[in-house]
Amino acid sequence: MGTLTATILERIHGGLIVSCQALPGEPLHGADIMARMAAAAEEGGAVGIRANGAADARAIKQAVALPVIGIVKRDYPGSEVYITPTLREIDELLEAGADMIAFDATRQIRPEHCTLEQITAYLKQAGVSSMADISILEEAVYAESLGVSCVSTTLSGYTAYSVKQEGPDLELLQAAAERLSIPVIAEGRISQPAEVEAALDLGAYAVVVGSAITRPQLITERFAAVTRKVRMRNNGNERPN
Ligand SMILES: CC(=O)N[C@H](C=O)[C@@H](O)[C@H](O)[C@H](O)COP(=O)(O)O
Repeated sequence: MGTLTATILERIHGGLIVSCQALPGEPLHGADIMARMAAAAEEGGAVGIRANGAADARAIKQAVALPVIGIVKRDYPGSEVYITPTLREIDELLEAGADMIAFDATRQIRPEHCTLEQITAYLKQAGVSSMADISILEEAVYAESLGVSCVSTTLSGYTAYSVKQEGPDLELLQAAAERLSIPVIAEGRISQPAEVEAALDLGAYAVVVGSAITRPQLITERFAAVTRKVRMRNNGNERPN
């Protein structure tokens, strides 16, 4: 492991990484807004930021002193892989100065005939730290064998063959943490502080939280759903005079 990777891993160890992402069409989309979101996360005690797109990664790098884990989400026709799918997205993130690059490390078909092995070799050659986003244990084991810096449970529930559940996949996290020698990050559907604690207790090296902190439209929905439920309950209880 290079000293750069060791330093980044040391900085995020045991801490909270906040994923600051708003896609085109989301109310908070825009690099300037994501940079402010990242500054707020830093103020709140985050140890790292996960960001989507070169423009956001660049703006966030300027706004905070934290390591930035960059991804580029890009849809290619006919491919299920959308998180940093090809070498092109890696180049964009390298240019933006991302400290670590995360990518889909599943064995699904990638666009442009690109392979997972090419992606990991390219990252290694570039000397940049890497985070393999996995959905099942086998993918974590294979990613480790390809020499990635760490793995993250990001894609559990988002591939056709992984378990679908409402909360985080703590089982996968624990199994991967027990099996692998590299750091395993907990990511995906963590929405309560107690789940952060559970993940760390089960061996998570660090924990990524996104939507529950940085997607206010989804946070609002959770509260608004309660008001609808109560309204329905009260209406149901109303007796005709
Ligand atoms: C599956 C996928 O595309 N995950 C993306 C990966 O970067 C993001 O949309 C998530 O927000 C991130 O993983 C954090 O997860 P959550 O928002 O559930 O805390």
